[in-house]
Amino acid sequence: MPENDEKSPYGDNAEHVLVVKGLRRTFGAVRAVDDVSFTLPPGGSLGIVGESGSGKTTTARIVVGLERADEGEVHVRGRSRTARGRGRAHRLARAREVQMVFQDPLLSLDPRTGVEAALRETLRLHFPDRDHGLRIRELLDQVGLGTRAADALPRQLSGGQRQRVAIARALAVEPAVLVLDEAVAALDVSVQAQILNLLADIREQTSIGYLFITHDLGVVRCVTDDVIVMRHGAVVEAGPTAEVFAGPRHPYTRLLLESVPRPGWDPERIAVARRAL
Ligand SMILES: Nc1ncnc2c1ncn2[C@@H]1O[C@H](COP(=O)(O)OP(=O)(O)OP(=O)(O)O)[C@@H](O)[C@H]1O
Repeated sequence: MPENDEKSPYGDNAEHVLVVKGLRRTFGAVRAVDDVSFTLPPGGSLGIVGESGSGKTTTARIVVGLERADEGEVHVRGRSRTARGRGRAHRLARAREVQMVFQDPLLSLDPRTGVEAALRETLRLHFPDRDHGLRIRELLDQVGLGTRAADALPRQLSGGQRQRVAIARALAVEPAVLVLDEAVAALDVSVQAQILNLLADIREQTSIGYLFITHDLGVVRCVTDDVIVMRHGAVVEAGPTAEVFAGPRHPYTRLLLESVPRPGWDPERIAVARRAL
């Protein structure tokens, strides 16, 4: 473990894989993230919902380490991620803790690198001494990609297959937390369902915690245990997904739920209903 990491106030055997406390981030006059706190147990799944600009992505980027917080703490497996890293080993160790899957895997996958080669590259970087052949087969199997896909370049794969590759690459480093930022938003509904089922299977097999960033309440209902609702950077409601959906307490949550057409939200209806808030 990196020696310059502070000990977490939550202890070594932290009950949660992820603890986020009091995050704040402003961009000029915009309070993108305003005192956001939440926890994620091992194998748990937390949805962060809110309309565009509510601060979901900035929160996720802070958790991953792509964005810095002005204030607040992020702890993974009981260790602080707030301390700035010294050196390559520290950066790699931090990267292994939290992995992110984006909406468009074409942007995160190297267009010139085949599936197997991409996985091998990641494994070599993080686990130089291991047998990569065996692990690559395991990973392809885990995400339901056949050996035929192993040599394919990203553009030769379907959107769903590409997302499977992105998930396999994230799993390769054995993260504690997987952040999925609108990870199924660009897929057809039937392919969305396949990927969500795959993620549910992986969650059953591992203790990875999921952080689902999405504007799609249908996705949240399907794949999360808990949900937080964000508005203007702040958390307006939080709780078990089933309870929040069955009996939303905050008017904004009620509004969002009432505005749900299938399968996502209708921004126009939200805008009309917001004016009534
Ligand atoms: N790098 C940045 N510079 C300036 N403003 C930013 C930056 N990143 C985010 N913001 C602003 O912070 C607020 C929150 O943005 P954020 O992307 O986190 O929201 P979001 O809920 O993820 O929205 P979306 O669903 O559209 O991605 C917005 O007002 C956005 O314009």
